[in-house]
Amino acid sequence: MAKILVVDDDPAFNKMLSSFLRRQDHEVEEAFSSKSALAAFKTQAIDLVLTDFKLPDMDGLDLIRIIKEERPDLPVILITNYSDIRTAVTSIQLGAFEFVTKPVNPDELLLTVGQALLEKSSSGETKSKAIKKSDSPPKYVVGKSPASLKLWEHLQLVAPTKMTVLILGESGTGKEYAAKMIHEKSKRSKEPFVALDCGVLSKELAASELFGHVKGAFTGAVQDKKGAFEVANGGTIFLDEIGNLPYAVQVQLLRVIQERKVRRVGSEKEIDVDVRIIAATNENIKETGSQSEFRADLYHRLNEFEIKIPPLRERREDLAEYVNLFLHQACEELDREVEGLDADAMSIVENYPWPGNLRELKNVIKRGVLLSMGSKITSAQLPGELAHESILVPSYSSENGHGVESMIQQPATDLKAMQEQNEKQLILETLERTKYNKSKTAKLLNIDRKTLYNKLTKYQIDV
Ligand SMILES: Nc1ncnc2c1ncn2[C@@H]1O[C@H](COP(=O)(O)OP(=O)(O)OP(=O)(O)O)[C@@H](O)[C@H]1O
Repeated sequence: MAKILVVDDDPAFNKMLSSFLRRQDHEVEEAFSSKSALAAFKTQAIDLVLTDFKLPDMDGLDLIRIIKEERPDLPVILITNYSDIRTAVTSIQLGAFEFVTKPVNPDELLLTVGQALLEKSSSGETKSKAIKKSDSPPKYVVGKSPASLKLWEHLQLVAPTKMTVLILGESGTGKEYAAKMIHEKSKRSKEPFVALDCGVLSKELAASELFGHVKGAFTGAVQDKKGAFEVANGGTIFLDEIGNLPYAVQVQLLRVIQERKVRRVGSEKEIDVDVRIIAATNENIKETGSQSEFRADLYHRLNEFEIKIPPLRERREDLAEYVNLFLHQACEELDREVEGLDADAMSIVENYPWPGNLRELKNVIKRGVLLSMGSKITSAQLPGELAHESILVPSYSSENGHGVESMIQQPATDLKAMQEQNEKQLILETLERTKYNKSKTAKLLNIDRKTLYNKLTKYQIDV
C-alpha cells in the first residue's frame, strides 16, 4: 500500500480518482489546490503525486518543479488533456514520471501508478536522486531515413574514440538512448554508464550530485557521498539537460574536464577520475552562451563532436520500424498479443506531427496495446486528438522525387506553417497565463529568454 496525493480542483474528478485508488488498497490524500497539495507534501510521507495540470493557484508544472526541487525521488504523474501534449512533454523534462491523458483510462492509470511506485521502491537504496545507472544494453532501431542513417554512422564513428560528445535534439528524440549506444560501442562498455539529469538539480545539490560531498559539508550531509563522476569512473557519464547547470557548477565542471580530477564538496582532497563525458541539450546553449548563462569555454570543451538527432516528423520513413519495436515491447510488458495497427490507425500515426517524438509514440502505442480488444490497434484506441492534429504530408517517395503517391497525396497543410502557428499560439497562451511576465513565460516554455525574444520578434508579438 502506498500513500498517494491526488491534486485536482475539480471535486467530482478528484473524488472519483481518489475512491478508485482507495479501492486498489492505496491510502489517498486529496488536495484541491497547489497550496493544500504542498502543505500535505511537506507534512506527510507521500509516495506518489498525481496532479492535474490546470490548478487554480499554480499550474501543475510549477507544482512539479517545487516538488522535484525538494524531493527529486518522489514520482509525479501529470494528468492533462491530450491537447496539452507540449505541456506533458515539458513535465517529463521537469522530472515527472509520466503523463496520463484525460479521459483517464483506469487500466492505463493503474499501470502507470504501479510502474511509478515500483521505480520509487527500487531507487530507494540509491542515495543519489538524479543519477540513473543503466545495466541492460538498449535495442537500438537504426531506421532507414537518410537522417537516421547519418546519425547511426556518426554514432559508430565517434563511439570508439575518447571524444566528448554533445547531443542536440528535441525532447524525446532519443538523446539518452544515443548516449547509451555510444557507451555500448566503446571500450568502456563493461564499465558503468551513469546518466545525470541536470534539469532536476537544484543549485545547492548540483555540485554534490556531480562531485560528491563529505560528511558535514552542508546541512543534511550526514555521511560521505560519491558523486556521479566517481560512480562513473572508468566508464561514461551522460549529462542530460546540460543547459540547466548552474553557472558556478559549470566552472567546476570545466575544471574537472581539464584536470580529470574531482573534489567532493567540503573536501580539499583531489580524486583522479577517468570518465568519458556525453552531454545533451534540447535548447540552443550556443545562444545562451552568448548571453553568458552558459559558458562558451565549457560549450567548446563539451562539443568536441556534435550529434544532432532530428525530430521524428523529419524522419517519417522510420515510423513503421519504431512502431514495431514499441508494439513488441508493450506486448511483452503487458503480456498481450497484438499484431499491429489497422490501416486507419497507421495512417493517423503516419500523419501526426509527434511533438513529443519517440517518447510520445512509445506511450501512444503502449496505451493502444493496453486498450486493444483484438489483434489490431484501431483508431478508436488512439487518443482522439491524434486524428485531429494529423495532417496530410507528402509521401516519403515524393520527397525522394519518385513514386506516384506524390501526385495523389497533396499536402493539405504546410507542416512548417502549422508548427509555427501552434508555437505562436502556445507562446500567446503562456504569456497570458503569466500575465505577460517574459521570464516566467520562457521558464514555462523551457526556452531561454533570448530564444523567447527572437520568437516574439519572429511572430510579431508585441508585449
Ligand atoms: N534508436 C532507438 N531505438 C529504440 N528506441 C529508442 C531509440 N531512441 C529512443 N528510443 C526510445 O525513445 C524514448 C525516448 O528516448 P530518450 O529518453 O533517449 O529521449 P531524450 O531525447 O533523452 O529525451 P529527453 O530530452 O526528454 O530527456 C525512450 O523510451 C527510448 O526507449
